[in-house]
Amino acid sequence: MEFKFTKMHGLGNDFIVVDNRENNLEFDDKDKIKNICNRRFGVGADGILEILSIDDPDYDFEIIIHNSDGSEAEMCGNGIRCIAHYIKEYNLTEKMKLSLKTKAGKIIPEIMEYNKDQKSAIISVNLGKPELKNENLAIDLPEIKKDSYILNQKLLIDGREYKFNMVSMGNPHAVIFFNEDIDELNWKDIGSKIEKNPLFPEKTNVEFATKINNNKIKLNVWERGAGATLACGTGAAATVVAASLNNLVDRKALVELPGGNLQVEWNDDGVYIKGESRLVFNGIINV
Ligand SMILES: N[C@@H](CCC[C@H](N)C(=O)O)C(=O)O
Repeated sequence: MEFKFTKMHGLGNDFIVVDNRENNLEFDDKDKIKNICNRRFGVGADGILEILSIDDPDYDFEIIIHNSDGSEAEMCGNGIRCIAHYIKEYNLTEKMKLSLKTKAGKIIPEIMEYNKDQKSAIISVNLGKPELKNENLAIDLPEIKKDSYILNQKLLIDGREYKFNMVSMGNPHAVIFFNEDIDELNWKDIGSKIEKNPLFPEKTNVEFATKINNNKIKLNVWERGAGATLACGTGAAATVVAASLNNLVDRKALVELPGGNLQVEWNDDGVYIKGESRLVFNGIINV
């Protein structure tokens, strides 16, 4: 198949955005997705985002999210920021606040700033309310009731015990807090082992976080289906939720990721992330 795409990123978390409203391109072949996302043999990206039309007055568009390993994700915070920027850039609608259907439900991004010349935008996204249930966890701990928080559960990897906090932002996150410098940890190796641990039958994203102060967290993310990325929107949101429930930070905090900073605020409406998205280039690929 041959198709047009736009390469975009949110703090270095990069995506191939495809307007699939009319083309009916099929992204159901995992190997094809892996090849397109491969950084040497393909375009290179953490994932592919499809924009689809939807016949429902509640939504403007439907979004399908593919990880670079070919798996499908329910949600992607930075991806949604890129999608909102793309929709503005190519005038798919006049609206500055959008209603998008994802596998995780309705997501509402808002274009706060837009600079066509710089190919840049600041997008805020309400990711909805976090879920702190244990439905995705393959354990039945007597001390945890079905609807209770999954905070500070224990996991043993290579002889070291890790306390993780399970937070769903539509997709699963195991958030771990450290006192030491997270860059000094062998976090990519630990992350890939936790991602595939049988405790998480649907696999999980893994957050390595450390508190800088009451309003700032440093974060590295090992993403399910994509590996180490430069930023993760839902990961940053899940981390602020877990950190504030553990009384580490306030509900409004800056998350410092390898690719840049994301502002996160958890209020009664849901968890908001706000940061820059960039359009990098347009291309045509033949796969
Ligand atoms: N980078 C994303 C999350 C993408 C999906 C994730 N890998 C998963 O499988 O859940 C973000 O910005 O949220």
